[in-house]
Amino acid sequence: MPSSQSRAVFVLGGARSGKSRFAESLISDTGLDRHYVATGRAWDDEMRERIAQHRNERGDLWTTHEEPLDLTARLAAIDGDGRAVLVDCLTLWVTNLMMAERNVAAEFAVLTEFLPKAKARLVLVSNEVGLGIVPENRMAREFRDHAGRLHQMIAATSAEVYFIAAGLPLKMKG
Ligand SMILES: Nc1nc2c(ncn2[C@@H]2O[C@H](COP(=O)(O)OP(=O)(O)OP(=O)(O)O)[C@@H](O)[C@H]2O)c(=O)[nH]1
Repeated sequence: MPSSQSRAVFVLGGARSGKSRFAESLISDTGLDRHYVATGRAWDDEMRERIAQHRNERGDLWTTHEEPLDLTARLAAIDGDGRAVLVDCLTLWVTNLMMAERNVAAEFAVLTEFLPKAKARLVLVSNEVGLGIVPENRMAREFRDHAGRLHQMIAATSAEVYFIAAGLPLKMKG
């Protein structure tokens, strides 16, 4: 295995495509100790409700970690043999990095370099946001471009890549 290759699984899809459910099933199937890293924040009542529902559906076999910004440091802290870690989702992390005016390219490089070193089984979820028309707003265009670059980096290092549409997984790599 080349040193830039990891054992990570990358799950990409649109909003409400069923990507989180698919990713959760990949983790559950490993039989390993389950960890869920949420990059999302409860910014309004609707999101609070959705988060509560997700927690309820996951049940108590999962340990939840909320990490909007320092994703790689958190993954390194959780890392270990016998663990499976789901990151949901990378696009929210990109949004949080941009809002915090972090060096997005540097953060992407740090995450990509960590993946091949991870001992835990990692499943990374992200939203495919590049299929629509070019956004009018400059920040939205920057966000779309950052997400596209990050997705290419993660896909290149991942052992398996899936695209989810209408609840159905299409295997693109591995
Ligand atoms: N802060 C926090 N966020 C969570 C938790 N559980 C889930 N989330 C967030 O909820 C988001 C996913 O929820 P949805 O917006 O309902 O799902 P979706 O990604 O649009 O839809 P699917 O493609 O069907 O998964 C993830 O990006 C998580 O960050 C949690 O326990 N805490």
